[in-house]
Amino acid sequence: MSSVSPIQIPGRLPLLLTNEGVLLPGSTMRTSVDSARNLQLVRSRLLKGTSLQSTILGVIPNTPDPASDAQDLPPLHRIGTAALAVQVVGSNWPKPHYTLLITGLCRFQIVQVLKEKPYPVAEVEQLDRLEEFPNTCKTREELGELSEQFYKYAVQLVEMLDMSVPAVAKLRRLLDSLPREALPDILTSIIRTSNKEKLQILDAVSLEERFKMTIPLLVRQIEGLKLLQKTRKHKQDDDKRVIAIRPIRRITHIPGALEDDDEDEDNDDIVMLERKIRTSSMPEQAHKVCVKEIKRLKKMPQSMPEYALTRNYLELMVELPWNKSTTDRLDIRAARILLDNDHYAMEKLKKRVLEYLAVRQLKNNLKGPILCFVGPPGVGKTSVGRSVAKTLGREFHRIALGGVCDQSDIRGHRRTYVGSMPGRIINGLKTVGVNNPVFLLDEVDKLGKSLQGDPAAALLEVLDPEQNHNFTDHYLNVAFDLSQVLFIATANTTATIPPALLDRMEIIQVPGYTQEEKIEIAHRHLIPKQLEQHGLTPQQIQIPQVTTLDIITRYTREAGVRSLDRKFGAICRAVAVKVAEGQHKEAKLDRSDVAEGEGCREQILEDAKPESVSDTPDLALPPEMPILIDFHALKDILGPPMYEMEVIVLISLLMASSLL
Ligand SMILES: Nc1ncnc2c1ncn2[C@@H]1O[C@H](COP(=O)(O)OP(=O)(O)OP(=O)(O)O)[C@@H](O)[C@H]1O
Repeated sequence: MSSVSPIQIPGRLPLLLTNEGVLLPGSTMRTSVDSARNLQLVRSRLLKGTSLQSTILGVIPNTPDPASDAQDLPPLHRIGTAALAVQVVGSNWPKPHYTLLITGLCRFQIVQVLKEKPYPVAEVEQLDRLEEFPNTCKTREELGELSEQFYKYAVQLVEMLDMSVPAVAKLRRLLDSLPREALPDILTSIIRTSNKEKLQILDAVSLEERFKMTIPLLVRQIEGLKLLQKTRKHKQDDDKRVIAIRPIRRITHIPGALEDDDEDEDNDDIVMLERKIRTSSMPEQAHKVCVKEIKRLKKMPQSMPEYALTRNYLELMVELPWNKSTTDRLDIRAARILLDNDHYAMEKLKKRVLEYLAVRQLKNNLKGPILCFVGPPGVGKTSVGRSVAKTLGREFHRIALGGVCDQSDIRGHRRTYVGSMPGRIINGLKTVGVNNPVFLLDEVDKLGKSLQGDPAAALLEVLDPEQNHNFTDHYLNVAFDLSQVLFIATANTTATIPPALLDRMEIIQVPGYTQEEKIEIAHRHLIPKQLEQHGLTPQQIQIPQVTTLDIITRYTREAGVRSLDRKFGAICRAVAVKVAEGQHKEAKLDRSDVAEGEGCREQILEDAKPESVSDTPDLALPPEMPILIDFHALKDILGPPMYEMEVIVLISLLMASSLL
């Protein structure tokens, strides 16, 4: 006999009418409250009442409550669940609405409705016993075989689930500790059942009937799970087969054939990534981080946003050239020839660069100052940097610093940051794929400053030979050795370079060019380069030195040669059009030749007149080669001279002022 008396629910209960789900004893459910009667109940019993008794409600399922409390109470479902309101959340705006968290205690049946307004209250009869300390042995005896059968199915079902999930393990323990008569209600609310089935279980007041009704539901769920596991196993077998035959399929890939599942590919990629980490020559510290991250990645569901982040991180880590470098070609004589071939004049600059390279040749691992070329735009600072890389046989990478005002541009964002990326230094290393490139830090004088930190301060660490072997990008979070990188900086002026940065660099001034130097540069470098870029040959275009001088004096006003270079580009484009049209006309003439004979062609050639570059009558003959760019052609292509006009305006202004 049980030594404890059963717990009684109050004889009168306020009724909460629900229509959404069915609350069974022993289970918990959330229900929304928006009808007038239910709102009243919540306000006066739950929000005002403070006793435990006031939080006990009678939940009547399957009963739609009319929108207005003026309407009659609908017919009530006979059996309900006495419930404890555990939580009330909600607001009064824009209209009153609450959500209740309720836990089912036991069944009751309505004896009679005592009042209907403002919310219904009924006299109820408790149907289930609620014992404080259930005596499971006694219950087992009473229920006999039916309960035993139910228990076995319940255990079978739970053991088919993933026991590593804490909630499943807890449920398994509960099966042994809970009174048997509570199990049908609890399991019905856990397994996949319809509201109608739940309602039938609620209405099954006799325990025997309840067990009988729940067993088929358990069996149905077990069969469903078995089927699911079977299909999963098939799929896994298929997956294994796909992985096994994948190398063959890759070789015999048929265009248009179905691609493998994304998921399979991802798993494959992770295996590859792991292999790359194992075989990569990264330092021990970086290797440790990668091993830790890949372990995390394997446990992560692919749908997690962190999955993609970790994968990108690991891909960058294996791609970085931790130990990969090019061998330097340090031949000073060859370097001198190459620099001379690429650049005219700039004697001082070339001399200093050669000295620098010579010292490097004698003493490897030179921890010398960073060279910084300072001069007006277009004097060839960037292009000398490129030549230095070429002479050394190193990779070249330009990092444009103009306008950079965030220090994470240099040092990267921490990985916790949304959209985090490595900085430009690490990105550059990934691009070139070696750890000893020439990095040209272009326009260091145009670095900005902002609330996001001072990029110049970050550059100090990069450029300091004492520190940069341990450069830590925020994104990588492990040190990368930058001591093999050759940094060269360029600037237009030293005035705006932060003093600490300036202190780490050796300034080499690159002055502007004289007219004579510009003419030489144009004819030795700029014109041949432009001809090549436009597919022209010296047999097709001729630019005399006087024309170059005209362009320099009348069309450009600069210390460097960038504008001059652009003007040659414009001339080459115009000539390219003429040449292409000429080829077309020649082809036409050849055809008319065949039709009308030699005599006719001679006649046409006799009539031919010399033409200017701009004038293109359709019937005209192909232009004479090479096309000469004289002053008139220049005017046709580039328009009237810009600076001559300015001078005229200036003179006329001066004259006007002297007259006044
Ligand atoms: N001495 C030279 N010999 C041959 N080519 C030159 C010389 N000086 C400049 N150039 C050419 O002029 C063009 C512009 O040069 P570059 O881009 O290196 O100028 P820059 O000084 O770096 O300009 P900025 O300060 O605007 O970056 C390039 O095509 C370069 O080859």
